[in-house]
Formats: sequence, structure tokens, C-alpha cells
Amino acid sequence: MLTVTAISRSFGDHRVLHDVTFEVRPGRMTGFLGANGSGKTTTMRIVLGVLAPHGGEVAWRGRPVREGERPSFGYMPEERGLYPKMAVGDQIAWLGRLHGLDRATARANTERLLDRLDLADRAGDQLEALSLGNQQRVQIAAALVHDPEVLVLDEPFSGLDPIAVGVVLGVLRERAAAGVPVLFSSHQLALVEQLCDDVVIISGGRVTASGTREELRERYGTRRHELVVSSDAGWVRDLPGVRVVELDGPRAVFELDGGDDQDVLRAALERGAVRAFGPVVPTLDEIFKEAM
Ligand SMILES: Nc1ncnc2c1ncn2[C@@H]1O[C@H](COP(=O)(O)OP(=O)(O)OP(=O)(O)O)[C@@H](O)[C@H]1O
Repeated sequence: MLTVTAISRSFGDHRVLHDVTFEVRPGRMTGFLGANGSGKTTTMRIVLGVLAPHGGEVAWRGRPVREGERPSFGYMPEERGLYPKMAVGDQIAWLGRLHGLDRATARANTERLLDRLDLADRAGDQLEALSLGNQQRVQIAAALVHDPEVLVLDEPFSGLDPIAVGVVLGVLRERAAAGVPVLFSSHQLALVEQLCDDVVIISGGRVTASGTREELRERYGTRRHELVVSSDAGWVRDLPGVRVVELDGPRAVFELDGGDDQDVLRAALERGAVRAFGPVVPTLDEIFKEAM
């Protein structure tokens, strides 16, 4: 388990992180969500030891990790720092060597990863000759070549087409299944909704919600209910203890304000057929807006 406890950080007088606390569990994909400037990159850089916190602690397997002690972390930074003129295969293998792999293992890992990322035929090309999406796949290979114990990826899916998302996701899921905690940031809520097991939402440098995807849905989702009947549902507005938030012909979405959802169902059945009835499962987008 990777734990981030009460991390704080300022730049000059500007406090950008306030007691940031969350965990990234082995074998899980954890999505790190936040608006621009909310503190995702700063947090990730602290987790990686690229930046020192002003308070708090990062621990891996129960032991605090300090600067220079993170050789087995794989990092994909937001500013992609690879060499444009160097051949893709040489570059990945060289990064593997920098992480302490012997030459044969570095080569073998490079080949396996490029093959897995559908880049085998581009190994001899200069990085800059690749499309941006393919360069991004190379970045993933760079973060993974040394078989890291922990993966931290800043916006790994931005700019990828749906096929590339699937390829990269497959590779990351494999690592997660092998027991690696995977933390990745993203703005693409719909994508995160499909991909992640756990979610951490950060706003203004504070964690405003965290938990499994299902927990967040439950926590934020039990308030709204949907009713679909066969004629106009306007009568729901007159029920006591019910507040209608959306009304569209036969469909009403309502919140309970002291009322009971089963009373609403009974009232609907007394009037005729009920086509649908139940709690509305919120999208991550709705949870995100509420948690901001
Ligand atoms: N080196 C720095 N010096 C001064 N301020 C900084 C520095 N790095 C980050 N900040 C500030 O810290 C805040 C958080 O930035 P950060 O890059 O962590 O946000 P983010 O959530 O990753 O944003 P984005 O989604 O836009 O990448 C911002 O207000 C930013 O201007």
C-alpha cells in the first residue's frame, strides 16, 4: 500500500496543498481527479520524491519513503522528458539501464513493451518521427521498462484515441493485476469512470472525496430517485416530502425531503402503470461537481 498522509506544500506564500491524505492500494487503479491547478501534479511529484513536502509523509509498504529512495517507482510526468532525436527502442532500453537493469533484461523488457503497445515496428525510428499519440505510448513504455513496484502517471490518457486508450489501459491493468498500485491523474471523467477502481478527488489542494467508485456513487447517489410512468408525472410535485428536480412528461427525478420513496411508488401505481422506478446512479461527473 502507498499512503499519502497530511501532505502540505506552498510555493512562496501560496499554499497549494492542505493536508492531502489518501491511499493507493496494490492491484487497484486509482484515478486522481481535479480541475486545472487543483494540485494533482504537485502531489504526484511529492509522491515520487521529485519535490519535497513542507509537511506530511509518503509511505510505501508501511515505511516512510525519502528523497532518493524511490528507484522502483515508475513515473510518467506531465512534461514528457524524452529525447526527440533518439531511436525509440534505444531510448527505452537506456532508461531501463539507468534504473539498474542489465543490458539483456533492458532489451528484453523494451521489446516486450513495444510489442504490447503496438510499437514494435517503430523501435528504430526517432521519437520525433512518431505521431503524438504514439509518442505517448513510448512514454508509457518509459515508465514501465524497469518493472516498477508503484506506478504514478500524470494524464496518461490525454490525447489518445479510443484504440490507444484500450491498448494503454490493457498494459496498466496487467500491472495492477500483478499487484502494482497504479495512480493516474485525468480530466476525462467519463474515461476514469470506466477505468478506475478507486477515486480521489482534489479541489483547491484539499481532498474532497475518496473511496471506491461504488462507495462514492452510494455516498452521493442515494438522494435522487427516478420514476417513469405511462402518462404525465406532474402530480409528483404535489406529494408531501418530495422535491422534484427534473420533470419531463412521464419521467420525474426527485429527492426525498422527509418523504418515503415507497409512498411515491404506491401513489404512482394507484394512478396506472409504472415503467421504471429506482435510485439514480450518479455519473462521476456529477459526483465531481458536487465534491468540488
Ligand atoms: N514550481 C511552482 N512554482 C509556483 N507555483 C507552482 C509551481 N508548481 C505548481 N504551482 C502552483 O500550484 C498549484 C497547483 O498546481 P498543479 O500543477 O499541482 O495542479 P494540477 O492539478 O496538476 O493542474 P493541471 O490539471 O492544470 O495540470 C497551481 O496554482 C500552480 O500554479
